[in-house]
Amino acid sequence: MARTLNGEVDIVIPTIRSLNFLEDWRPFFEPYHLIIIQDGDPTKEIKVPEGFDYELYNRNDINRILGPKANCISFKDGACRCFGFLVSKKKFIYTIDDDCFVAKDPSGKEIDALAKHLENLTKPSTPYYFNTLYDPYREGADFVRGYPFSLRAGVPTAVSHGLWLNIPDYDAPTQLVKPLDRNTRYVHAVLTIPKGTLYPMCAMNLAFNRELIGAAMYFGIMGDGQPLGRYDDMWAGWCTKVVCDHLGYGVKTGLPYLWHSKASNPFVNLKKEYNGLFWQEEMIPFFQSVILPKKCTNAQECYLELAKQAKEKLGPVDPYFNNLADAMVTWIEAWEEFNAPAKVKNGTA
Ligand SMILES: O=c1ccn([C@@H]2O[C@H](COP(=O)(O)OP(=O)(O)O[C@H]3O[C@@H](CO)[C@H](O)[C@H]3O)[C@@H](O)[C@H]2O)c(=O)[nH]1
Ligand SMILES: [Mn+2]
Repeated sequence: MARTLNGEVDIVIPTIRSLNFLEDWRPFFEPYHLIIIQDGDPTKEIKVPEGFDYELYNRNDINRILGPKANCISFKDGACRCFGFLVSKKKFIYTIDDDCFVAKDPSGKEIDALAKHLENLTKPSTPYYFNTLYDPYREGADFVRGYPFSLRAGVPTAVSHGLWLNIPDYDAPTQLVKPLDRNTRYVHAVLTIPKGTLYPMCAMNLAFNRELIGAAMYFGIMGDGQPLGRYDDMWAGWCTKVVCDHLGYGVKTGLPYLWHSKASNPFVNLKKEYNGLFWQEEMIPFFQSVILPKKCTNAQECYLELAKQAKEKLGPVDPYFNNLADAMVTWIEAWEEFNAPAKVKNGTA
């Protein structure tokens, strides 16, 4: 499966560290194109291991390419990765952090995470009715008795959210009280997250169909100069889930696993997350009550409507949300610039 799709996939990596982790992924990633977003000091030279096909952007490149719209791309936060989603021309994106390595399944076999994501994304989802044997499209499984035949075709899958062995994706307070917690539990399952249910999306091991949902996969303004960090993937997860629910697309979570090796500093994380720990009590009810109008028929239209509603409902919580809503609009302007349909000249594109 993976080999046949390699012209349709970009791998996006945000980094403030080293790219040595790519050695571990070489057999799996070498056939693909990498888009690397170098965060922090743009004068620092980073080394991409030999043999990988890649493009690399630092902050100066982002400023030059986007001009005044560059202010919608975060600096000093993993949220900068969404610049890669913007400039990609591929159908599928896989994004991974630079401290993630190849995990092994319980039989000891190395997991080709990208291949599994592509399988998840190219098979339908079932958001309207839960299958108690989980993924009905998996070999050796099917829809159970009582599953309506009218729903067995499923819907297109827009997002595949993979998990992590070793260091779990905890918030800072949980990291502080459970510093030794390690995830050793391999659950052999892929689930469609039901329509109307939100989830905490983590960008460490995430794939999506850029054509279906890319415009809504915006990681917000976080980090440098902002009162919030580390809510980049949460925000994008809530936005994409409500847009998928509205447009009739599916979101899956579960397999594949990778190995997350490095716990980020919980004290530093607490500083970054602090406001978010309060604001999430307002943000989540907002997303739970969002209703997108019928006239919104694609991800861009839904996203602009979401920006409008976020300003109205979350602006009173803190002025930050007015700026975030403005940045969401700028993001869509940039998205439309980069993803304009090819101009037709004399009948040929
Ligand atoms: O200023 C920064 C900080 C980090 N990065 C790159 O982003 C990813 C994730 O960073 P890190 O491993 O430090 O963070 P975790 O706490 O382990 O990861 C979770 O936090 C999420 C929210 O930001 C993230 O998606 C989760 O996976 C690494 O590649 C860093 O190099 C950066 O570019 N700029
Ligand atoms: Mn990490």
